[in-house]
Amino acid sequence: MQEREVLGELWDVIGERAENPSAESYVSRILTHRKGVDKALEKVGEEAVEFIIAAKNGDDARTVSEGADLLFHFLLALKAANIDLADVLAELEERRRG
Ligand SMILES: N=c1c2ncn([C@@H]3O[C@H](COP(=O)(O)OP(=O)(O)OP(=O)(O)O)[C@@H](O)[C@H]3O)c2ncn1[C@@H]1O[C@H](COP(=O)(O)O)[C@@H](O)[C@H]1O
Repeated sequence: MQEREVLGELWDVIGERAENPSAESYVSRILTHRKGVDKALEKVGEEAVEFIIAAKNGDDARTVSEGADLLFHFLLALKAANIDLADVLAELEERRRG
């Protein structure tokens, strides 16, 4: 699967969980947390630190794994903050075009 498809599919699943929360869903648990958006933001912070440590240690497998955790929780934080992934991607595209 292409990178953009993976991101798009995951973003769609996060959107579905936001619309139809369920107790078994990790995404739902974060998005309906009593701390509100702060919970997703905390997770981004934690995962960013874990990613930095893995990369600094030159542990490639762990860097990939922590990178995935970071990207996933970044998407959750965007959703929790009511920001559309498309707007972030459009901003990057605008910068790329210069
Ligand atoms: N990509 C992920 C993904 N990556 C990580 N995680 C979860 O994120 C959590 C990571 O938290 P930590 O590493 O900090 O471990 P933890 O101590 O259990 O976390 P906390 O107790 O602090 O919440 C774990 O519970 C993982 O299961 C994910 N959970 C879900 N997804 C995707 O989201 C989709 C929907 O998931 P559900 O909402 O659970 O159906 C799944 O099909 C996946 O594609």
